Amino acid sequence: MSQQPIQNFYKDDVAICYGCGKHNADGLHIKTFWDGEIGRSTFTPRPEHTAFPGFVYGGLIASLIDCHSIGTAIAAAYDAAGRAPGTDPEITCVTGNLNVSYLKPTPMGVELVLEARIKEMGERKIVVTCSVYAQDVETVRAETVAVRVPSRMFKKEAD
Ligand SMILES: CCCCCCCCCC(=O)SCCNC(=O)CCNC(=O)[C@H](O)C(C)(C)COP(=O)(O)OP(=O)(O)OC[C@H]1O[C@@H](n2cnc3c(N)ncnc32)[C@H](O)[C@@H]1OP(=O)(O)O
Repeated sequence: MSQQPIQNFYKDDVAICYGCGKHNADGLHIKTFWDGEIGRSTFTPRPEHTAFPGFVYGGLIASLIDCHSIGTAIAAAYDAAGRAPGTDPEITCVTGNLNVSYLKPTPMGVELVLEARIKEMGERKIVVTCSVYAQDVETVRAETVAVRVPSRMFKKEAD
């Protein structure tokens, strides 16, 4: 298991994503730990993340899956290239498609565990599956298409 989340290696000038940017003070600060096979993340929803009494808002869960799956894709792509995360040339991805199945209501008040795996590693397209567990019960399952893009896409001056 990597000691540092992949998000620590995102360049400072672009690390402002609401979901996973370390420089977004109001963000969720989602962290992805990649062990070469599985990307793992944990998150404990706060009271404002409620959908209906006692259960987590699905949009929040989609956000967790989104950034964790993109983080898993980026970490796995560095691995596939035989390079350490954060080395140049930088590997960056955006979400092309996010498909979420809510299998059961997800309870508030417990830590959620996310496990993501690479289903397909292409030159540009990386397909990631992700399950969300609450107290060992899988409540949500998703598939994300991450698309590799040039890192200049994240910088305003590239417009
Ligand atoms: C280091 C910093 C990292 C920060 C991480 C932040 C994570 C945040 C996660 C997000 O929320 S990102 C924000 C939400 N996403 C976007 O705003 C993306 C908007 N869409 C686009 O910019 C373009 O449509 C996109 C880059 C996704 C694709 O455009 P391209 O013209 O580059 O794609 P192209 O047609 O060349 O297709 C490349 C591959 O991706 C596949 N693909 C492209 N768009 C797809 C799509 N929408 N759904 C499924 N697959 C898609 C396509 O089939 C193809 O697969 P193959 O290589 O296998 O042939």
